[in-house]
Amino acid sequence: MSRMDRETIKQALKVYFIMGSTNCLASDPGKILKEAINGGITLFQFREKGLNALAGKEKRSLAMRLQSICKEHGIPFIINDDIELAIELEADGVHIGQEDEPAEAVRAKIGDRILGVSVHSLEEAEAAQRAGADYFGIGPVFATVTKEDAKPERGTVLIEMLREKGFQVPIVGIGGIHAGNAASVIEAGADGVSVITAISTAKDAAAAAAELKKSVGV
Ligand SMILES: Cc1ncc(COP(=O)(O)OP(=O)(O)O)c(N)n1
Ligand SMILES: Cc1nc(C(=O)O)sc1CCOP(=O)(O)O
Ligand SMILES: [Mg+2]
Repeated sequence: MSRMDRETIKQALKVYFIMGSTNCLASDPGKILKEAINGGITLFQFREKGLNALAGKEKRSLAMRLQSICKEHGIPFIINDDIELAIELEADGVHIGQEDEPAEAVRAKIGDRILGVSVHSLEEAEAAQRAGADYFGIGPVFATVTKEDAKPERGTVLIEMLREKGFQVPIVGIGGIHAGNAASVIEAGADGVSVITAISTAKDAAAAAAELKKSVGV
């Protein structure tokens, strides 16, 4: 596997769906993922986190099921936080934050797989770029209740600042994003939007994904 080029990553970030079993209310994660793919998502992150999150064999088994759905439809499969699982399953990439394993160490472990890093400041963006991040996740752009330890809503200031300073690293906005506000995140300079609730709890996940796609101009 060779390192994915920036333009391919930018295209993949357009409608980036994140989900774990705890985001699915009473519905089956596999069913939601299939619907989201039918609606046009471009990238998927398995994020098994929060109260009642699966662990061990159950987590691995759900990851494998969702990865197989992604493979069938040509959607890259990213794993949140769990680098060992990502390597074991030969996932397409990992996403880490500032409280996770350092980005340099993760890059050394995963080789050419996609590395996404959450950044909240210019300094964090510079460090993540040096460590070889393939994209930055920046949020929360809007208020969110999905991530228990989310920072306060930040708007699009950092996205704008990084673009003004000439950063070319692909950027995805995250936090409280839906079809009604996604365009403002792209206008600020992001390449795509990342969502959990807007798709995972929608009555019609396919329609929600399709609306997001329209909002980001795909
Ligand atoms: C695309 C994307 N952006 C940001 C995050 C958040 O990562 P992190 O800060 O490590 O928080 P957790 O998701 O691990 O709770 C993300 N997962 N994806
Ligand atoms: C996983 C995550 N990371 C965030 C960050 O700010 O880094 S906000 C967030 C939750 C996004 O969920 P929703 O689309 O339901 O708001
Ligand atoms: Mg993390």
